[in-house]
Amino acid sequence: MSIADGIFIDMCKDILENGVSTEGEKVRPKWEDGSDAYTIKRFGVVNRYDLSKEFPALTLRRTAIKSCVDEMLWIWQKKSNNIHELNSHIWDSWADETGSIGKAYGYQMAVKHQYKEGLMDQVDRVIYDLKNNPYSRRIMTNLYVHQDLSEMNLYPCAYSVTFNCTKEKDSNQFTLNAILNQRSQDVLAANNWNVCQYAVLVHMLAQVCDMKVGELVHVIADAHIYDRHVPLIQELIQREPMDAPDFWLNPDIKDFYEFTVNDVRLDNYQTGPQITNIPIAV
Ligand SMILES: Nc1nc(=O)c2c([nH]1)NC[C@@H]1CN(c3ccc(C(=O)N[C@@H](CCC(=O)O)C(=O)O)cc3)CN21
Ligand SMILES: O=c1ccn([C@H]2C[C@H](O)[C@@H](COP(=O)(O)O)O2)c(=O)[nH]1
Repeated sequence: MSIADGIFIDMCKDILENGVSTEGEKVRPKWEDGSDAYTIKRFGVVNRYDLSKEFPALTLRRTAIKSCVDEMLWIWQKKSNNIHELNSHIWDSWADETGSIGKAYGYQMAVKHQYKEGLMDQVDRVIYDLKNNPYSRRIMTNLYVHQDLSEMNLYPCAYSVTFNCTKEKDSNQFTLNAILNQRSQDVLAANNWNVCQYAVLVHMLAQVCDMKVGELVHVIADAHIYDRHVPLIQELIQREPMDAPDFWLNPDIKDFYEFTVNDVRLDNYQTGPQITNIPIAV
């Protein structure tokens, strides 16, 4: 059984058993029919994934690895905020008539900042430090830019990553670890989606910086199950988990900007049946 399935099942049980409902309160998101989208929420969920042990894809149902990597590269590599450069339709509801989601996600990654070492964007700053200063405790990105929030169509949810390198005893290679900070998480639609995205990112950065992969720690401030997702989650966590898939990343790629979705694959990825047409609160 995959470890990621166990973590997911425990988190869902914890939210359902110990979480609190927002029913009847003032909430922002709405369902397609205009009614309020309430949640059962749990504050302060922390999940740890040891990427050296397995790739943390859920087997209870299939995570669309190509689409989620495509979105991660859209933000981290293309540094785009336009849905016309995204191959899925997951952001359509938040885009304007030009396809822009405003000054969110990729827009912030493309902004160049003046550092002592030169003019760089946040992604290049991370790669620079991993290669030149791996013991730095200052390697992090931040998309939650208050001065631009009024021009974002949705505030960033997975808003910050802190990278930290360790060296195991008797090893001459660094291990790359990361903490993903998330302020808000739609557990059914996007929990494993976000986990797989950042697991792939850690694998990619480790490969181009000649490091091993270590832990991904996912810190979630508000982990919630939407009211219309509760029966779907209840059924999902009754399923029998399977073994984790094998993760393949094209070993020939040594430049982060050369990765494409075709350089990532999950082999032997067995899963339970897909839950189709999950309603998304907007
Ligand atoms: N309520 C809500 N939940 C989210 O997860 C979410 C938002 N809003 N707003 C912005 C983005 C868009 N995200 C989304 C939106 C839809 C899916 C979704 O429909 N997922 C399907 C598969 C999609 C595919 O195969 O391409 C799924 O089965 O999980 C996932 C993430 C994550 N974010
Ligand atoms: O990567 C993502 C992006 C969005 N979400 C979810 C979390 C919430 O359910 C909504 C955003 O609503 P807010 O009211 O702004 O919190 O989108 C996610 O889980 N992962």
